[in-house]
Amino acid sequence: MLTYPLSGSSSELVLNILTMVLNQGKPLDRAYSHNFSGLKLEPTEQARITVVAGDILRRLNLYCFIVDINADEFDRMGSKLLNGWHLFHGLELPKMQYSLQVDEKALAANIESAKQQPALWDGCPQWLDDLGQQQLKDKWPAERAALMQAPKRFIRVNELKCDRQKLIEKLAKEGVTAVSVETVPSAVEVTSDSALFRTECFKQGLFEQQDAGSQLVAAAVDAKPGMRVVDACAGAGGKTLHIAAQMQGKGRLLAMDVEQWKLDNLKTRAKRAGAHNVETRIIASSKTIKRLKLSADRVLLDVPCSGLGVLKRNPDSKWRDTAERLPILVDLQKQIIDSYSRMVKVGGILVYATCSIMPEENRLQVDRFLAEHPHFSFIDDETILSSEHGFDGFYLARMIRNEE
Ligand SMILES: C[S@@+](CC[C@H](N)C(=O)[O-])C[C@H]1O[C@@H](n2cnc3c(N)ncnc32)[C@H](O)[C@@H]1O
Repeated sequence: MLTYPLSGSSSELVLNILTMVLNQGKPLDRAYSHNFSGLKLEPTEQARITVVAGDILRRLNLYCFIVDINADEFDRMGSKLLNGWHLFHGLELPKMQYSLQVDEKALAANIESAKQQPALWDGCPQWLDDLGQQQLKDKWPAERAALMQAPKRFIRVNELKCDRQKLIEKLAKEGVTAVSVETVPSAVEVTSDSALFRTECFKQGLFEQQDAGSQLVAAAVDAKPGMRVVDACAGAGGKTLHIAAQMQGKGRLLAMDVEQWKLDNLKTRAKRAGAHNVETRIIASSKTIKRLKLSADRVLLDVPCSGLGVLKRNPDSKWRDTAERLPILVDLQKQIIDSYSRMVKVGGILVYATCSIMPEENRLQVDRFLAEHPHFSFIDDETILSSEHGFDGFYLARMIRNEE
């Protein structure tokens, strides 16, 4: 957390970012890029702003409670919340030009009351607490507490161009401090606030920003050089590029999605990474999938999901209509696995993955699929919990096709 208060101008930026997210419904990453673009901020100051905005979003209901405001009046009352945030963390008040003051006695009493309400203390809305308890049972309290922590900064070494130790040494020469992650062979944790994307290492494609948990998912695909691999929900290619490195540039890696702009982004990233065996293809209709029937050694389905495993990084999802969208997402996941599994050849492996930790989107979805598709059998699965690894939360399951 901070050791001294935000400046007046940084406070204004935090308020603008949070107003965009909470009152205009913009995703947090877009609110950051909109507010930071064109500004010549020091990387450390930018990091301080993201620390404050991220922490407020991770525990929004707590901070609203202690200063007695509603989240939907943030655009008018945000300065009061930001003052309350500073007092809560034992900091002096920031010097904002116009700001609403906090009654410090009432604040202290509200903090004592909040300490008696564990879900509120962990910044967890009621719907999420109910869902977590129902789905994760005794694992939920620790997970709820882990999900309000700030995310660590992880990158993945691009093994097409570099090895992990060399990358750490090269980053050090550019003023970036980083350490290997013991349990994930490709992962590096960045421990300084440096502007990673301005480094020569990034421009040369020596690494990609990718959570260590996400790296475990791509590693489970276990793609080998020369294979035919399909990444059917590839997005902008976080996992595609990791799979390309496993394949050492040999074989065919088809990255598909329903959004062309994401695939365009992926192409740019693949070029920088030197991943020359990646081909992109838009999914225009079910025919795109049918044409690839029984063709792939590996199919990765990193399906659209609630994102409830990655709330540290995307805390805005807590304050959106995620609960209402959940049944729609579960149905889409069912459609995708039922249809896209056709691409796996006999003896090939299907990897189903989400960035959710809720069994409804994970093991229950897989069990249903296996019951209805007896020509696949279960190999293994893993739920990566933030409370156990410190990474973002993910789920992955591996299944093998035994016959047509
Ligand atoms: C969890 S994200 C994928 C993230 C990506 N694999 C990565 O590692 O960066 C899910 C992706 O599924 C895509 N998607 C949504 N509906 C789809 C569908 N019916 N078929 C294929 N992809 C779909 C979304 O556009 C999104 O990019």
